[in-house]
Amino acid sequence: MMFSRRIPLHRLLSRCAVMDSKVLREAAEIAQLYRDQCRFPALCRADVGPVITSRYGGQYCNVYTEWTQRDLERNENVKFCRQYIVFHDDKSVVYSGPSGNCTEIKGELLSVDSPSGDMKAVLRESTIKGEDKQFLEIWHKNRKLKCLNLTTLSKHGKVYEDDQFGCMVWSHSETHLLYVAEKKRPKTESYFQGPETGLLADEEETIKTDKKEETVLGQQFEYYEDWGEALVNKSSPVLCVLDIEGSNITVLEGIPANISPGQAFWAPNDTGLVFVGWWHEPFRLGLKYCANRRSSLFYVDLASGKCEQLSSNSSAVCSPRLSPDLCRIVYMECGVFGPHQQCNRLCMYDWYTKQTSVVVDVVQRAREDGFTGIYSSMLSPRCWSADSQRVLMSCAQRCRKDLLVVDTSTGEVTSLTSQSEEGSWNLLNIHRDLMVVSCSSPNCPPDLRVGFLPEKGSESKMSWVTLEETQPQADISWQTLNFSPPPEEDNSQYPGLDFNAILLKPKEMTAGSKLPLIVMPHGGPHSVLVSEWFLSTAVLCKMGFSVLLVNYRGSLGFGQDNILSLPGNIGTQDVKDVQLAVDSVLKQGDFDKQKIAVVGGSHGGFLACHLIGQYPEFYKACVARNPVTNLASMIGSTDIPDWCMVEAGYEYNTDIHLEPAILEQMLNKSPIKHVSKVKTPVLLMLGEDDKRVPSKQGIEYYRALKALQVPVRLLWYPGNNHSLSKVDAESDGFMNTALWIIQHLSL
Ligand SMILES: CC(=O)N[C@@H](C)C(=O)N[C@@H](C)C(=O)O
Repeated sequence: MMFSRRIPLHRLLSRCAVMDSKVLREAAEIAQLYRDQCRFPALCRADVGPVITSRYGGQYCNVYTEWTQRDLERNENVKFCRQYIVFHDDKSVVYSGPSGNCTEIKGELLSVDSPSGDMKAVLRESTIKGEDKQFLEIWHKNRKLKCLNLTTLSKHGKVYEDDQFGCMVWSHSETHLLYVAEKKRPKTESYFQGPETGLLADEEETIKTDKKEETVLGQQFEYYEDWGEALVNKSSPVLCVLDIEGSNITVLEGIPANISPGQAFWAPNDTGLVFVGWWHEPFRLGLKYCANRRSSLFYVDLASGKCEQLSSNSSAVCSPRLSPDLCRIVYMECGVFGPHQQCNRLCMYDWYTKQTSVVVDVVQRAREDGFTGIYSSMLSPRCWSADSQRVLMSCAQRCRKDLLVVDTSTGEVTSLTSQSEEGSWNLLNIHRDLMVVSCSSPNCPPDLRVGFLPEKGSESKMSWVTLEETQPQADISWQTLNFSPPPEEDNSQYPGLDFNAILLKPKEMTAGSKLPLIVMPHGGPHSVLVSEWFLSTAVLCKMGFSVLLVNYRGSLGFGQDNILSLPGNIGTQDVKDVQLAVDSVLKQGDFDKQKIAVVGGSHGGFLACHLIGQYPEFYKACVARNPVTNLASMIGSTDIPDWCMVEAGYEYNTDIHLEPAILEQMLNKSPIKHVSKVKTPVLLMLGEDDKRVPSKQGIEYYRALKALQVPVRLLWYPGNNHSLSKVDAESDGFMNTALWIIQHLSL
C-alpha cells in the first residue's frame, strides 16, 4: 500500500492541496505570462513644446513622449513615440488627449527640437552597403532641410548618444547645434601592407606625398583606454559645433588635454559652452554607476578659446541645468572615490556674480520631516520652475521615489508625492511649470501624467491629469517592511541605522497554503530597489511566488551614514541584513521555509553566493547573474578597481600598491571563501562582454562548485555586457531562473 493507513487517502490528498502552493510550472505557460507582461512599455523621454495661444485665447501645448517595449518576436527593444495635446489656463489643465497613434522610431540615436519648436535635429544611424554611417539631419516644418553624412565628413569619430557624456543642444539663437563625439583618430597602416607594396619608386613617392598628412604607419594596434562598462570605444570625447547655415562643423579646441568633456550646453547669450569635464589622468576608470569620478564644471569661451573651471577641483559633478532666466546653473556634487554612489549636494552657480552656493547639503541621517537627502543619478532635461526659483527632481527617499521641490533661495525641500498612496514617481520633464511625470508601483506598470507645479506653499494641492492610463495587476499585493538590526549587528561606527524591504505576494492565497519565497538583494551595493514596476518580479509573483527585495544597510535613499556604514563590512553586514529580513518575513507564517531561493546580480550576486555559503541549509536554489565572487582576483581585471579597494575597507589611490594583506582581506570578504560549505544548486548567468564584473569571476565560482560536486549550470551570453539586457538574454535568463527555482524547490 502506498499511503499510511492512519490517514485516509481523501484526507491526505486534500491536505496536500492545502499545503502545496499553486505555482505555475509549465514552461509554455510561464513564457506566455512573460510575453503578456512584456507588453507594458516604459517611458524614456517626454518633451513639452512651446505654448501656443489659439485665436480664441485658449492656450495649449504639445507633449511628445518616447517609450520602449521589448519585442520578443523581433528580439529587440523597440522605441516609439506618442504625442498629446494639453489645453490649459495659467495653472491647470483644462483638456488633454492623445493626438494620433504610436509611431515606431527607427535609427534615431538622438533628436531634439529647437527652443522655438520650429526645427528639429536628428542624429541617425544607417547601414549602407554593410557599413554603419551617422547622419545629422535638420528638419524644418514639413521637410528635411539638411542631411550631413558625419561619417564621410570625418571631422570626428562617432557621436556619443549615451547618458554620461552625450548631448545634442541648440544654441539659444537656433543657428548652431552642439554635440559630443569621439576625437578623430589618425588613419593607420602597417609598415608592410600599405599601398606602397609592389609599386615602382616614383609611384610610391607620389602616393606618399598625397597621403603624408593622413596616414600614420604602425599604429593599428594602439590601445585606446575607454570609460569602461557600457562605454566601450568611448575614449576621448570632443565638443563639436555645427553651424547650420554654412553646414560647417568645428571641433572645439581650448579644452585642457587632461579633461574629457560631456553633458554640454550653451552659455547665456551663446558666448561659449558649459560642460562637465572628467579628469582622465593617469588613466580612465569605469563611469557607469560611478558618480564618484573627479570632475568639474567648465566654461569655454568661443571667442577667446579660454577655458575656465567653475566648480570645485576636488569633487565629482553631474547634470548641470541652466535656469530659464539664464542666470543660474544647478548641478549635483559628491565626493571623489569612496562609495560609487552617494548622497549628493545640490549646488548652484550664479552666472553673473560667479558665486557658488550649496542649496541642499549632504544629509547624514534622515531629517525630522523625513527628508533623507538627494540620490538622483541624473536631473531631468529641464528641472527649473518657470520663475527660476525652484528646482524639481525625482529622488529615492527610502524605498520610494518621490517628486521633490527645492526652493533655491532657502534650500527648503518639499515633497509633491509623499502623501500619495501610489508607488514611485519619475519626473520626465517640466516646462513653464507643466510637469510630465510617470508613476508606477510593483503591481502597476508606468502611466503618464501631467500637472502644474503649485505655488510655493501650496504643494499639497498638487493635482494630476492622466494622459495614458495603465493596467493595475490586481493579483499582486505589496508592502514595505522596516527592519532594525539587533544590538549585536549594529554598526559601532554608525549606530542605530535601519533598512527596509519590499515584499510582493500573490493576492489570492489558498487558505492554509504556504508560499515559496524568492529573496532578491540589489547590486551596487550603493543602489536601491524602489517601489516601482519590475517586469521579472511581477511575472514571478503572478506565477505564485512571493518576492522579497531587500535594501540592506548601504543602500541609497536612507542618508549618507547608511551608505558609509557598509564599505569594509561587505560580506557580513549586508549578508546579515538580508538574512534578518528573510527570517523576519518567515515569522509572518505565510511562507514555506523549505522553499526559499535567492537571486541576485553583480553585488546582488555576491550576496546570493555569500548567503548560500554562510547559510548552507537555508536556500534551496540560487541564481547569480555576473556575480562578484572574489574581490582579490577582480581588482586586476575590472573597470572599477577602486570599488574593490573601497568596499574591502581601504582608501583608493591611482598609484596604489597591492600588499598581500590587502589581497587577503579581499579574499576573506568574498563568497569564494565560503564555497566549500555550499550545498545549494547554483545557476550562473554570465555576459561575455562584461567589463564591470568580468565573466572570469563567475567561472572561478563555477569551477569551485564543480570540484565540490555541487549542482551548477552556467549560461553564457555572447554580445552581452554587465546588464545582460539584450532582449533574448533577458528573456532566456528569466525563463531559466524560473525553471531552476521550480526544479530545485521541488514545486
Ligand atoms: C558600481 C558597480 O557597478 N558595482 C557592481 C559590482 C554592481 O553591483 N553593479 C550593480 C549596480 C548592478 O546591478 O549591476
